[in-house]
Amino acid sequence: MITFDNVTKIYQRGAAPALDHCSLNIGPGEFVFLVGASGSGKSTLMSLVLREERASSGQIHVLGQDITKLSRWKVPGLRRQIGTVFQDFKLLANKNVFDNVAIAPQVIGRPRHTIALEVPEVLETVGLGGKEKRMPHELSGGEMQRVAIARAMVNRPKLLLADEPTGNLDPQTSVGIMRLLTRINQNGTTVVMATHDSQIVDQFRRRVIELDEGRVVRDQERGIFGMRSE
Ligand SMILES: Nc1ncnc2c1ncn2[C@@H]1O[C@H](COP(=O)(O)OP(=O)(O)OP(=O)(O)O)[C@@H](O)[C@H]1O
Repeated sequence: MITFDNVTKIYQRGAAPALDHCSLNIGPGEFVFLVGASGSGKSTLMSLVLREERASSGQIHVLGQDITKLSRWKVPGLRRQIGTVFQDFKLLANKNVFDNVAIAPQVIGRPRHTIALEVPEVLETVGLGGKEKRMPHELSGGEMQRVAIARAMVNRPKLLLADEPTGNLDPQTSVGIMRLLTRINQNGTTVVMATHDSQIVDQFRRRVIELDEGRVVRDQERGIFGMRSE
């Protein structure tokens, strides 16, 4: 699903690499927590998977394609197969819940009648049934994140990247969001989640990949957040 082979990313000449000879392999159906101090390279890794950034050296395979060689016109096709969820939700403030989710299938040209069926279905799945007409400012943080997850899910991506999805949420709401991501994963979507949330990582016990200064320093099945408490 994702393979990094000796990947280095240097943003500016002379600066320390954001990723430094990084190798990892994430298979289909896995749920992976990506942890590490601020600046360790987690967001860079995700940007490379989405081809928002290009590797300085090394090879990256995503969904069976060598994306280091992927021509520019094929990048939108790659991104359409990947759902993304961020800490700041990234909802469109002037669009209601339905329209915020409907954007994803609209972009890939799904017919309007299919969208009219699929969007309420996915909103039901994330626990927002009946809230289609609400505007983002009428939602709680947890509800906003559910809208963002619904938008990420609606095209049934094989891969979901979540960058600090619980970063702005209280612990109880975070657990609700995690249950949702777990359910999405159980339905076959590979989930990679970058997080600083030690409670969540320790509670959900999944594979943990830890980065430090751009290098993979730990890769552990059913891991915990930090090495300290081992
Ligand atoms: N667009 C950019 N231009 C230059 N340097 C960058 C850029 N993006 C990230 N960096 C640098 O690359 C390194 C890794 O940053 P990155 O954002 O990947 O870390 P992170 O682990 O996601 O951090 P955080 O947990 O704070 O989000 C840092 O030193 C950062 O300053």
